[in-house]
Amino acid sequence: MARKKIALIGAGMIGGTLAHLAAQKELGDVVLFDIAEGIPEGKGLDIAESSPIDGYDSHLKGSQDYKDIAGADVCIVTAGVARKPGMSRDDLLGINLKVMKSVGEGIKTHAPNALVICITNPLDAMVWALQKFSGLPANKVVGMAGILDSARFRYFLAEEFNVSVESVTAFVLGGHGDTMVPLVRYSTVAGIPLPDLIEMGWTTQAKIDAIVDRTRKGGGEIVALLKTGSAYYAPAASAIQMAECYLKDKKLVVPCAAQLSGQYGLNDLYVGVPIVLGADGCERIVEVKLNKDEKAMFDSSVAAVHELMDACVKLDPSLG
Ligand SMILES: NC(=O)c1ccc[n+]([C@@H]2O[C@H](COP(=O)([O-])OP(=O)(O)OC[C@H]3O[C@@H](n4cnc5c(N)ncnc54)[C@H](O)[C@@H]3O)[C@@H](O)[C@H]2O)c1
Ligand SMILES: O=C(O)C[C@H](O)C(=O)O
Repeated sequence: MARKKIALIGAGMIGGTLAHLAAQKELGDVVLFDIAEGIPEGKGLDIAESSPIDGYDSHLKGSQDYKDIAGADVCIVTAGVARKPGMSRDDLLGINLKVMKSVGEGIKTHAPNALVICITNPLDAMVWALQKFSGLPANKVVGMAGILDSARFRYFLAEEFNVSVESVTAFVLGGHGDTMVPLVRYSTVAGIPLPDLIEMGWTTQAKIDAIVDRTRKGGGEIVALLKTGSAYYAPAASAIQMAECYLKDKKLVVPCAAQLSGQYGLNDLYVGVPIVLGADGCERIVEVKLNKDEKAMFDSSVAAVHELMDACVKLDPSLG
């Protein structure tokens, strides 16, 4: 069986990390596409030169020509700009919307059968625009954010309880901004929900509230530390989990930005919800039962996403 093909649109900090992980895991051959000359070629060659040491077979190619992504099974999009300290993700909208237009056209022409995983921020509005610009079916265009936000939540909880990260499950829903909704009731240690762990004296409500707040601001915490850009190791690991899940038809239930068509009473919008991710892409959207407070938080997160979509339509009326 021929190897699968993974196209990485954007070969910056996340793109390079994605290429390394995809090659190491032998998910397939990798094409790094970027408008910056030399960067995708250099990163591809550097990673390929590590393959004899680590023992993996994957062909890596750098390119400035969309023809090289032809027939890709998966396209992971990080093209655009990242924020720096003092900026919000929303400040990236103007520049990155134009980038999504050219990327959407490139994918539509050369890789129309791929699963497209968008990472570029502001995530929910960018994946929504990318789906429209590419014209690919909505089940084949998904956004990565919820796995990352949930991983941050899980990591902070594992630290608090001094248990393995593998024993902690957590779900973060909503838009990928400060209004995201870490679901405390649905987050567990070995199946025991956090409210029960508070009752058992393992932690306090105040500590969980602080962890929820830190999770919401997790991206900004890394930006403030790095100063030159934003997180890339955990974002890349999250997108690789999605790509692997699709290629192996694993049907993991993971939070991703997916297009809603009636679920949660919403239509024609992308927002973070649990989905079943398998060989058909987004195979099912899971409608979690939310209580009054959770619903209010979800609604305010959705309102923030709608505002960004309106801003996109103002900039590019073809999206209206
Ligand atoms: N969804 C998430 O959870 C999440 C997490 C981290 C970062 N991000 C976002 O991902 C994006 C990429 O982050 P990064 O750290 O890799 O940034 P980066 O600046 O290191 O890389 C971006 C790359 O995109 C390239 N690029 C710009 N315009 C392009 C175009 N038209 N076509 C092809 N390539 C183009 C640049 O040359 C650059 O190499 C940012 O928007 C960032 O905010 C999202
Ligand atoms: O915070 C950012 O700007 C990047 C990304 O969205 C993140 O959450 O790490």
